[in-house]
Amino acid sequence: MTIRAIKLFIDGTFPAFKYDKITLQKNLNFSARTFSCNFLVNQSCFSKHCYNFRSRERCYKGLHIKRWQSTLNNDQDIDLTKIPAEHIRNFSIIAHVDHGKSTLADSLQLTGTINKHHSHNQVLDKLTVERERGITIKAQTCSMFYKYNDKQYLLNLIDTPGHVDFNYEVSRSLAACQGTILLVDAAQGLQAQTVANFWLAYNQELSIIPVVNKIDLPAADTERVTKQIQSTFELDTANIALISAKTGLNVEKILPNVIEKIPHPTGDVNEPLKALLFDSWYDTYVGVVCLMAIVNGKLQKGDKIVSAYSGQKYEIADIGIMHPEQVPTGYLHAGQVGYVICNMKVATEAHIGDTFYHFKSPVDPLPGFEPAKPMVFAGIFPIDTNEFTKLDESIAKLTLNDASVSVQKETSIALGQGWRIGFLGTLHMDVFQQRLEEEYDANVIITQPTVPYKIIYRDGTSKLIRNPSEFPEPNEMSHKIVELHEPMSRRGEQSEYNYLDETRVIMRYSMPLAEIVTDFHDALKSRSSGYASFDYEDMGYQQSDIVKMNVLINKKPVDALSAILHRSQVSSVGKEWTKKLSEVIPKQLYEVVIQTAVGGKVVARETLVTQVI
Ligand SMILES: Nc1nc2c(ncn2[C@@H]2O[C@H](COP(=O)(O)OP(=O)(O)OP(=O)(O)O)[C@@H](O)[C@H]2O)c(=O)[nH]1
Repeated sequence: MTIRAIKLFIDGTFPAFKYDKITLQKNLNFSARTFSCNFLVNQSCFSKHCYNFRSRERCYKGLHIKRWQSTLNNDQDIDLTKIPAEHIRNFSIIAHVDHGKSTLADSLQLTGTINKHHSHNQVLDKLTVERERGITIKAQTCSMFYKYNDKQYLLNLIDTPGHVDFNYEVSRSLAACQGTILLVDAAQGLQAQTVANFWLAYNQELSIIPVVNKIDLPAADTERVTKQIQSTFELDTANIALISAKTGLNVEKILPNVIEKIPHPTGDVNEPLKALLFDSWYDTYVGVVCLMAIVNGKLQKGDKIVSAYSGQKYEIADIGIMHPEQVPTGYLHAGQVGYVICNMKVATEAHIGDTFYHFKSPVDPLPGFEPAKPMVFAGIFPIDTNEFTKLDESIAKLTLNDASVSVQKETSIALGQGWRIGFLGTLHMDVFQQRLEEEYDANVIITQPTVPYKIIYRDGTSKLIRNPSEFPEPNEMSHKIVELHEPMSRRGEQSEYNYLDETRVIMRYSMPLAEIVTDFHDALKSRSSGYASFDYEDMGYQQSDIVKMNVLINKKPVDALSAILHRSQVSSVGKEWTKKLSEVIPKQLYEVVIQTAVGGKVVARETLVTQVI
């Protein structure tokens, strides 16, 4: 791509900078406290790179445009064939949420492009929601060119998602790497996801480089945290990098470490093509963009490829590297990582972890693939039923970009027409709701989330139910059904205590997933004054005594309020719900009876007495 002009616009109107002569627009007078800046490259807007700056100074300094200018300038020189596999490193950063992955990724990207630590606006976190919530949801990758000992290296950094709901995506991103940086906050020390992510990387036999971040914080205790890393993971901490990703302190030590300690990819360019799809997103103009790691062989524009999972055939329309924007190269060779655009129309065709091979040259798929498995289901209904069509379109647009969401239409007697949507976890659900409300201006009611339960029938068949309305009626139970099972999370039957040091303990429990999707996280945080963190993993289904609890208003069940519960919880939850409803339902001119019941048996009752006028 030849760069003719890059412009930075502030609030969509003022050309503040120009590429050829970086000029500063003076006398700008803004009353707003935030500015939105758009980058225009060759007159087209890189909408993904609109920034909200909190201070005018940051716009003025032109830090971002300098960075993009320098990155884009290099594009003309890219010739991947000149970089042998020995000079490639594919690595990621793993950490507990908020320990600074994205900040470090940005910092490294600067090192790898202009060798200066100018700015730390998180360019790898692209979605607005991600930036607002400060979390990385989709893994993003970025290729950097870096000179070390007079040799040119291609360093592919894969930024992994940081929340427990996205563990599978983390594991597939790690499958595209040979090594990883294990980043730990110097004040917080090891947290649940530090440990969980370490094991994901360890089990994939990656080289793990521990790094202590946030050493600029007054509460930083690098000695204690280094000891924790050494004793818990048995990693060599003799020359551990102690950094501040935010200020840039010691960040320059990291890339040389990556080159020295992480092995280069070992794929064979002469073998048949084997490519791992580890991330994807939807682009309105070109359809689905996939990120792939080429394990063996080479992939070129015009090639025909096949998905090992679906058998679907595609033709490569564009291929290149993320630098950090898409830069076409026309090919990718074994060991390289980059973007691939083929004729994939919807995000659900891109299965994370899928293997691709050349048409008529099938290979064994790479291990570890699992189709996306939503584990938390909730009903979504428009508050105003006239908004159904608009909401339908908004949900369709949002799911275009998120293959892990499952959507089914649902009708509720109480709430009308809506959707039953499956998410990877509760954070995933919160983000989806936030995006619907903020990006699509939707007003929705979300029902109590539920996990998928399994019904085992007498004839040996089974069925997963994701909605309380599908729960069998009491008369069906004895004839047809033998057992009810619920999904469990966490490994191990009994709790495990393992002291990391005098102040920190790891506890492991096996518990029903349904417990986690309610207020587990909030309760854990509040009871531990914010100190405890948690992570979970699926451990399959287990038989359980579960029942459906109905809410009845004047003896009529309100379908949207039904819930599936363990029998032992029915009494307490039933009482709690009737009480809550009696507080929120306005008094009427007639008596209102609120009941919770299992089958024909009433569990709790509240009566709203007639309003006296
Ligand atoms: N003081 C200090 N703050 C830092 C440092 N590195 C990151 N932070 C701050 O820590 C917070 C979290 O940083 P992120 O980079 O978003 O963390 P993350 O691990 O990418 O989080 P997820 O995207 O949610 O996975 C932000 O407010 C950063 O500014 C550091 O070295 N020092």
